[in-house]
Amino acid sequence: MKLIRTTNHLEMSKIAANIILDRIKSSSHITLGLATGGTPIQTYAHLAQDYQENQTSYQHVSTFNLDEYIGLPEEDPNSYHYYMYKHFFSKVNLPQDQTFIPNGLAQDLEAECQAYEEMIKQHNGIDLQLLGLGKNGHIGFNEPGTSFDQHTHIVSLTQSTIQANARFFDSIEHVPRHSITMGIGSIMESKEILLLVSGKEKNQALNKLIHGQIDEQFPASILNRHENVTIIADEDAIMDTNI
Ligand SMILES: O=P(O)(O)OC[C@H]1O[C@](O)(CO)[C@@H](O)[C@@H]1O
Repeated sequence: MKLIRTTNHLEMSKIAANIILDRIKSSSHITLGLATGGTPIQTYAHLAQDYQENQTSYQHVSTFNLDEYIGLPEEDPNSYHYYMYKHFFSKVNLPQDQTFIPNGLAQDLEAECQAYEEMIKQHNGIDLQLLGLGKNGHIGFNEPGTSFDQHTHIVSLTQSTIQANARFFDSIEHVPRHSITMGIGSIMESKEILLLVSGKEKNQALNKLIHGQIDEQFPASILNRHENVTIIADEDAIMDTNI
């Protein structure tokens, strides 16, 4: 894994956005895997700013989001549909029918998972996958203990993730308990992975990712087996680690 050290969150975000822009500009068609959470918000803001200044076209881009909560309608401000529209989709010329996010309100959630995975295959897989890192090592919503072979599936969120994400909701009781997520298997099939790690609370997770064993109890550890991963980490995340 390649590590890019940055002095702060803003620099991390600019570098990530520039890598994404480089891949978009150098492809005739590209499929991006997208993440939500607090970490990539500024990355999307830079992409939005670039669009305003340079009109970089997204007509040839398709996107697949990692995950969505089960039970939240698209218009709920905490749904990842809402998040993506707010931070990114409404800011660039990405055709709506080229954006894919799991439907957490599907009648048949198992069928939804299979259809999502099939759609990724029809797009020849993900070219560039953007990831954040959970404090417990989760990637997407793949919690500790998830099989490395899993593809898109339904998960019960751990208490640690529910607590971490409660900051976005009115109260912890409102955080959904389940989600649909691309699996570790789906993520590992991406051709290139960009992992963003920011903030002191990610110290231990980053240290474990770089120095720990590959272990299903720490989902992100599997990234050590992928041949094209770049970690972009800010100084707060690196501080107090042995990196
Ligand atoms: O960027 P954050 O908010 O720290 O979250 C880290 C990861 O956790 C998730 O929000 C899921 O809980 C992912 O979407 C994200 O990549």
